[in-house]
Amino acid sequence: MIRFDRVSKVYKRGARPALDRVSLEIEREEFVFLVGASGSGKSTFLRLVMREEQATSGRVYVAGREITALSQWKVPGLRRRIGVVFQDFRLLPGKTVFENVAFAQQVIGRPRHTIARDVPETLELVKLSGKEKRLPHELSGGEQQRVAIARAIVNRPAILLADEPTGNLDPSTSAGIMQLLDRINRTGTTVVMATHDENIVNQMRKRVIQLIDGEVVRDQEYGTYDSAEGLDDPDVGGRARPGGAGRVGSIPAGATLAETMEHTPETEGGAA
Ligand SMILES: Nc1ncnc2c1ncn2[C@@H]1O[C@H](COP(=O)(O)OP(=O)(O)OP(=O)(O)O)[C@@H](O)[C@H]1O
Repeated sequence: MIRFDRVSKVYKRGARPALDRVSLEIEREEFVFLVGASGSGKSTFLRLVMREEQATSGRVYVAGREITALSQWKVPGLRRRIGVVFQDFRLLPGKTVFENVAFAQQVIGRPRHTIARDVPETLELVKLSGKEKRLPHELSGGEQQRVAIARAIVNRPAILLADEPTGNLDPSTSAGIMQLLDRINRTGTTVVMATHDENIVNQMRKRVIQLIDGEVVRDQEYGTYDSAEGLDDPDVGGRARPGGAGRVGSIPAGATLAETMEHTPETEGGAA
């Protein structure tokens, strides 16, 4: 679904590459965490997938197409296959919940009857039914992120990219968002999430790709992440995929999110 073939990105001539000869493949329907410290290249990776930035060298393939060579007029077609969620939600403040989600369909010319069907269905999926008429400032942070997720998936993209989607949320609200992303992944959407939140990564037990200074230093199935780990750690630098680590704490490898987050409330209270 996504393939990087020796991809480098240099923003300014002479500067250290933001991504340095990255080669990897993400299969259809995978859920992948992209982890690493601030500045390690996570957002750059996501921007290259969206063709918001172009690679300096190497090739990027998305949904079977080499997008490094894609003409500019074909970029909107690529973007329709990709939903994106950000840390700061990026909702339109003057539009209601319904209108924010509907807008994603209007801009690509979906007919009114399709919008009338898809928006309520998607709001139901993200558990926001009944809040259609609220404005973003009348919602909690977790609810605003749910609207942003609804907007990202309403056109049924093949890929969902999430850049620190829980960065502004407390742990229990974050757990609800992770449950939602997991559910979306299980319906067949490939999910790539950039984060430096090791608790979330370690609870989810998904594939983990770790970047340090633009280089992939670890790619591990059912992986874990220790943000304090440095390059001197003998474990870093290994290519543990496939296979992967066994356990973290008391969570068994392969436990479902429902098992690991059994007591997490689905939605948090506190909406204005
Ligand atoms: N538009 C830009 N122009 C110049 N340099 C950039 C630009 N965007 C990113 N960089 C640089 O590229 C490197 C990687 O940045 P990137 O934003 O991809 O990292 P990140 O892992 O997403 O970090 P964060 O977690 O802070 O968002 C950094 O050194 C950053 O300063």
